[in-house]
Amino acid sequence: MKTDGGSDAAKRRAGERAAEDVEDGFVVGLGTGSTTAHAIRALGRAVDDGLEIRGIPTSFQSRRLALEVGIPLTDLDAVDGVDIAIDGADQVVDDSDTAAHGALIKGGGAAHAREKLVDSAADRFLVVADPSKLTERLERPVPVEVLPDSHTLAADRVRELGGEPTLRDAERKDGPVVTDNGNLVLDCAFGRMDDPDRLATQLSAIPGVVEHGLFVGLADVAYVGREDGVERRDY
Ligand SMILES: O=C[C@H](O)[C@H](O)[C@H](O)COP(=O)(O)O
Repeated sequence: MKTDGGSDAAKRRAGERAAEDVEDGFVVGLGTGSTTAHAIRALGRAVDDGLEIRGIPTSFQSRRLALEVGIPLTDLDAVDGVDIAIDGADQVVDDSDTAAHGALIKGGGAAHAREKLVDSAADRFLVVADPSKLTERLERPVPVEVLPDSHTLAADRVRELGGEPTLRDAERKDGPVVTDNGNLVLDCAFGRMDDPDRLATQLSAIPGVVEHGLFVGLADVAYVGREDGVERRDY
């Protein structure tokens, strides 16, 4: 369920711009995905140059990359707070006439449960994206992480809410994707979402749902990489 499109140059500009907001002494939430990976690499270079930070990874993948580039790591239990989080998105509402402006769909890489923990703990949550992620209304399927035992029941409840759930299949493994937390993912198509906040509340209320990929009212800033620069949105 990864999004494609969006040039790597645009992703790199967004990621590197967000990394510039990280200051000495910061605890930094390290999101997951191809756009955030550019921010993590930029932070690794800054650490090489003397920047002192501690990172909190949001997935196996971001932890591995952070270790590779030399960012010292910690976890949520070991810090008083998170100064800043940098994370990507699969869709970003870009319409200041709607209350959903800045709402996100995340979880294309099935990392949204830990991402929501870390991103919501941060004083500032910076979204990094390329223009292909911007949309007037969210409409991609919403990733919903569920306990394995609950996936049939949870799928029924999603249908009652008007969604069409699909158990996410693994690639190069028979059977479903298993998240870093040992759970399964239902990709739930609701079509165009005019009220993602309401849907977020309804999905959270389903027994067995660990976390869903609707991030409403969490982002503070989006850096959108273009071919020739970076646009900033403040929410
Ligand atoms: O689970 C994955 C995350 O939510 C990613 O941040 C999201 O899928 C965006 O990834 P990318 O920057 O690779 O498009």
